Amino acid sequence: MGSISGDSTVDLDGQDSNAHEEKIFVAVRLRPLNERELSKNDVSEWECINSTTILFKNTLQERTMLPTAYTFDRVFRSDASTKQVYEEAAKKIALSVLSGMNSTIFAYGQTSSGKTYTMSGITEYTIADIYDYINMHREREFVLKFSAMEIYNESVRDLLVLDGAPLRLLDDPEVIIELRERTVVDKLTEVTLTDSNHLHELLSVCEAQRQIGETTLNELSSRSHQILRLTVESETREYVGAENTSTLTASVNFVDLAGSERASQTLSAGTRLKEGCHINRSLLTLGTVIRKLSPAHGHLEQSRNTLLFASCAKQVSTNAQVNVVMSEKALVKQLQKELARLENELRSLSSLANSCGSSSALKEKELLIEKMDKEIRELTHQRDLAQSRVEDMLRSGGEYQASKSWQDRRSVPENNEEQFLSDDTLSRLYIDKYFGPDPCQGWEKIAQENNKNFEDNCKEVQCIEIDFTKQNVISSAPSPQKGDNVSGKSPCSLDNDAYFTKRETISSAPSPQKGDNVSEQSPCSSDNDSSQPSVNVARSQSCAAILTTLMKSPSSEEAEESENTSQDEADNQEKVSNVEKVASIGNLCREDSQNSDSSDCLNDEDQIIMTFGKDRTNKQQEARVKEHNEMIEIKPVKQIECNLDMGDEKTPKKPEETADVDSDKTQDTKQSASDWQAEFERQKRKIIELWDACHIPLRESSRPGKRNAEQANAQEILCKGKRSSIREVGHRRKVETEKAPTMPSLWTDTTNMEHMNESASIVAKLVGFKEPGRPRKKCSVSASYRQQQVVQLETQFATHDVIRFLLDSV
Ligand SMILES: Nc1ncnc2c1ncn2[C@@H]1O[C@H](COP(=O)(O)OP(=O)(O)OP(=O)(O)O)[C@@H](O)[C@H]1O
Repeated sequence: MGSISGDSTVDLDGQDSNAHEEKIFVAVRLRPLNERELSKNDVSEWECINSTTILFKNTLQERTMLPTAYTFDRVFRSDASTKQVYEEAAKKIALSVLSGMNSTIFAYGQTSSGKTYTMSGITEYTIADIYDYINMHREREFVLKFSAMEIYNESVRDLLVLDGAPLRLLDDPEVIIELRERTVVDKLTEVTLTDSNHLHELLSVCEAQRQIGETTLNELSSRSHQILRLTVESETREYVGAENTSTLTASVNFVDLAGSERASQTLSAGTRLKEGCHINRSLLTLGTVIRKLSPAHGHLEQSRNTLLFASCAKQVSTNAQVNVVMSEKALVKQLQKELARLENELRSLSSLANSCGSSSALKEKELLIEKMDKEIRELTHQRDLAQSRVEDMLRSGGEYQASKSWQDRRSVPENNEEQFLSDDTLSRLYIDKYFGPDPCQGWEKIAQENNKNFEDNCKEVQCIEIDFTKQNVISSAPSPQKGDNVSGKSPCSLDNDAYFTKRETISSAPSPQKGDNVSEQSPCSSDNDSSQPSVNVARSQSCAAILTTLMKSPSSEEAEESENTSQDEADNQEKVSNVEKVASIGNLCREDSQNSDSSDCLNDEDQIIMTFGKDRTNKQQEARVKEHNEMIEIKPVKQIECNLDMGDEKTPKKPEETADVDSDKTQDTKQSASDWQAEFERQKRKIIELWDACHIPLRESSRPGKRNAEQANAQEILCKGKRSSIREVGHRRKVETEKAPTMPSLWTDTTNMEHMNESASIVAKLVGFKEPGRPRKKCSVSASYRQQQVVQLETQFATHDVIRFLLDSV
């Protein structure tokens, strides 16, 4: 017989504070020989030599290797009563149920060894003792429940139900938790006992219900394993219904195993044999379990097997705990506490998971940030590169735009250039369109480009017609047509001597149409119109007419054909000589230099046409024009020079009168040569004044006008550039020569020609201008520096031209 239980105290938390490991209590009881055995003169081979040891007598002198003495927790001789067995081996364990500890008392042994006999006695004593305990502990309220089942042929049956169907074994975790049992027999009847008698009645039912069969060894052999369960619930009566009260709940199981048997011994067959098989199989399994749980053999052999089983069971350790069943309120509280604990664990797990997740996310973000940083660096690099390109483009674009803007205004197709030179209307439109209403700007631009070819230009007969105007009359005033001038209305076209002596008055008043201009409008009248407040500057109509007309002049062609080469060369030399002379002394060819009216006209500031240069013959003039045209073809605009025609526009002459007039003019020109110098000086002063009046930046004076902000700004920049350039040049010269005089004031008095000439000379020297009739002086500064300064100064076209003009006139 074995029992499993434990002693402990109980706390409300359901935790057995005194739970401890213990072994299965194993006791051995010897049954006395029954009548049948006594009849056969069987003898007992076992002898309890003390309360714990049983000895194999081995009267048969069997040679066996099995041990001869067994020691258990308790051994009972055959004369020991069931009461003694109960008291000494089972009571303590059985009554542990009262203290809330589960316990099981089971009997293991061969058939007819007295298991049922003993277990029945122990159950009765236990019940009795329990009720005695209940009766002794009135302070507590006890509830006893009883259930009974058997395992017959591997089927579970409810012994409290008549002819009940086999029951199922449940291992549902929820049910297990709810019932606090490891294995639940489904629908097993559990009867709450009212008293001990009630239990006894039930025990009677169970005995009646149990499968009992007759065998050769036992008339009332139990053919099943019987399990009687008595559950005891108890709580202190005083706290019944209270929140924190608890209930002790425990069960004590009384297991009467079917006895192992040998079929040869029991001579069983049929059902008994089958039952025996199931019994042996189950017991074998139990034995295996015991052996597994422990580190641990007819009649003799079976007894040995039982002892061996017991020995093994003896070594099985158990850990009994008190089962505490709390009240609902206490259970709720405990469950709440448990829930809080689980929630904390869940939060911990969530936090850990989040931590892991956060770590992963952080890593991803770091990678993303790193990638973005790389992209930013690349984009920054690209941006800087693009910015640099944009700046370069802007710089070049600004230059391009400036030049393009200027070119757009300035550039005219070459054929247009010819038209410009030959078509007065186009020329005016050209000036108006490309030079703008501000004559300074247009003139400055022309001069700027002209400066680039300054040296060459000095040798060329250049023509520019300047129309100073404040009212932009030119642009609006219809101009004589090209054909009119070519056809003979231009005095220049017919004037062999005064190649550039054609002076044509351009009035701000509506100009007559071709023919009219020549035949009806008197330049003098226009020139004398002092009411005209404007000073018009425009490309010379006459000059353009001359250039184009001469190329097509039949007279010139005939003259060219009639001259031989030598004569041409001579004429050319003479031409060059004349040009140089003109360039050097600034002779003014004036169509009507002898005409006092023209002088009067020259005094008029309204319109002035200036002409430099002089040819004396048609051939020379023609060659000159040809040369000039070639020059213009190459540098059509750049070579435009100031051609100041001081003469008045006479009333247009008829073609037939032209030859005579030309002849007279030539003679007159020769005769008035002596007066040129004086006239030139006067005109020069006038021009200077006009420049100054037109705010051509001879000096830093302001002139009210209609310049827009852009023009004013440009003008200011140019003036600053001029000052800085002059200062820079002066400074460099001073540094390099250490002998440079103090820079005098320049361009401060436009009425003082001596001062103006001096200013021009100084600036010319500074920038290395070629003086008339001399090769360009070599500067003491480096070529690059000089070039730089020249370029800077040359951008100051107005000053540039003044210098050139003055130098040319010196
Ligand atoms: N200690 C004992 N003193 C007097 N008689 C006993 C004792 N033990 C058993 N007996 C008697 O022995 C016979 C068999 O007993 P029991 O039925 O209890 O054996 P068993 O182990 O349960 O057998 P089975 O396994 O076949 O059910 C019964 O008649 C019983 O009265």
